[in-house]
Amino acid sequence: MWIDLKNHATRVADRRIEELFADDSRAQTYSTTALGMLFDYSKTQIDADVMDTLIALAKASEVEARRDAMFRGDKINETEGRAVLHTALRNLDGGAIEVDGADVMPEVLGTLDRMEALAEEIRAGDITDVVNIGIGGSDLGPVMGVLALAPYHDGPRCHFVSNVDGADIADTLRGCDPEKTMFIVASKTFTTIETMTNARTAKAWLADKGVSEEGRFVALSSNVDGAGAFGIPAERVFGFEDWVGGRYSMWGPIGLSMMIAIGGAAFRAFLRGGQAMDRHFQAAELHENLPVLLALVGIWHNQGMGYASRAVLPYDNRLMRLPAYLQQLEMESNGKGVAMDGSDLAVQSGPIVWGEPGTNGQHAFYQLIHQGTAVVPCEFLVAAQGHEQDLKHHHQLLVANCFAQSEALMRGRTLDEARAKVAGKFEGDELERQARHRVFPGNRPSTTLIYDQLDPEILGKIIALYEHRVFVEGVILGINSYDQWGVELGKELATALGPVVTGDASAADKDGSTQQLVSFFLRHNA
Ligand SMILES: O=P(O)(O)OC[C@H]1O[C@H](O)[C@H](O)[C@@H](O)[C@@H]1O
Repeated sequence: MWIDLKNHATRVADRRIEELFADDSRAQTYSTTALGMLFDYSKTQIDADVMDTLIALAKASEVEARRDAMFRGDKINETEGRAVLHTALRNLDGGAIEVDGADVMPEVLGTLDRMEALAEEIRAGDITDVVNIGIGGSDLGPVMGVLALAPYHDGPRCHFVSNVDGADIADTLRGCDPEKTMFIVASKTFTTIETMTNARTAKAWLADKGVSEEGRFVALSSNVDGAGAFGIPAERVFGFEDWVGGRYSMWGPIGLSMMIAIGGAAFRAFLRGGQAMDRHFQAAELHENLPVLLALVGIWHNQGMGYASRAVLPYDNRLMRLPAYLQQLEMESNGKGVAMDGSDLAVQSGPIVWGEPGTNGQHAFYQLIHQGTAVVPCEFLVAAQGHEQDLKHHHQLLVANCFAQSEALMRGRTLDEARAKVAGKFEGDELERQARHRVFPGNRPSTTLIYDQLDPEILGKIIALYEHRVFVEGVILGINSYDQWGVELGKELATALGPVVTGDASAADKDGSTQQLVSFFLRHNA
């Protein structure tokens, strides 16, 4: 079937996307509306035959059976022998979900209640600044979510320290009052070197300012003993199980900073949005199923057409960190060259994901998207409504720009049109030369996800949509989306280099380049 997809790519190579709109019903056929959002993928080369092949691929890889196995709590993370149940964290009114014969829901809902009690206590108290110390999945979700929901933010200020670069925590703490600051140490394993280093620095900062650390630390972790050893009492530890992957964890304790920012009710609305997407994913037919469609469009562009990257372009400034969040979610999940059974992957692994909010990106890298030689499929996101009622004209301009970009990418500008643009300014060969620089090849694919307004519930739907998209893509590619062995080697080598950069061990066994870097560092590091 992969060969069929490649054959379709060859078949459509010389076709113009805009010509497909000769079919009046194209926009409706190649779009789906569900849960208050419209996903339009009609500005792509996908036609009925391509769709048939994509759906056949999904069926052949048993997406539906794998999906049901995930929701049921089967151990589909086969390399780590774990269930994959981040969906249980948003199963607000759902029934029992069993792992190894025990219902996990009482614990999940109990932890949520405890989180809410603490969040409301903090929101009502004297704390002005909350610093979440975590990295990767223990950082990117709440960072993205707190920014996204700024209009709902009525709790203390939230800061996020992730980098082991001392600049991060130093710059953050500079603006904080030690008497009114609390720290959330967010780490699933409670062993991550960056987080542990920053957490110890936070402790030292309080001690240095003469403030007791009592009541100032909360831990979010599946390693309750590790948190205890760090000095955080069990009643201030919010645990979660190994069936919640780090990059899928913002729905549970890792979302505490977000809950403190927006309050328990708004956080539950976020969970409800995620749960609504779960139900849609479980019930909708494949060709009307939003996560399935997003995955299939991605597979068409990456494994079918051979486009190596995908730009995520939110025309929603508060989704500023969504591309960074998706980089971890997608690339750590599906950036793998080995299939579940240990064989080499038969096709290209998941794409490079990157992006920035519009309209800013337009004034930066869109040049390449429009005229560069590599085709970059673009994924636009935009809200029908902004929150700034007094600034409606801003929102109208924002939306006009978003729609204009997908139109421009598809239509392009021919040489004749470019000549007409410069006629009168230049003549002869110079006119020709100048015109060529103003040609846009067009025929560049994009999709648009438009939703009502970026409120907590819609954010929940969008994030769950992307999670399930990753799952479907992983199943079709034959990947285990839930491990991340590819991050280990660098960690091991960094540990080994620790004593080398302190001058306590020799770099003699290292390659010439590493030796040279160490030597420069030691000479310049006073
Ligand atoms: O939450 P932690 O255990 O501290 O892990 C933080 C992050 O580090 C790891 O290296 C993984 O690549 C991420 O998936 C994880 O989210």
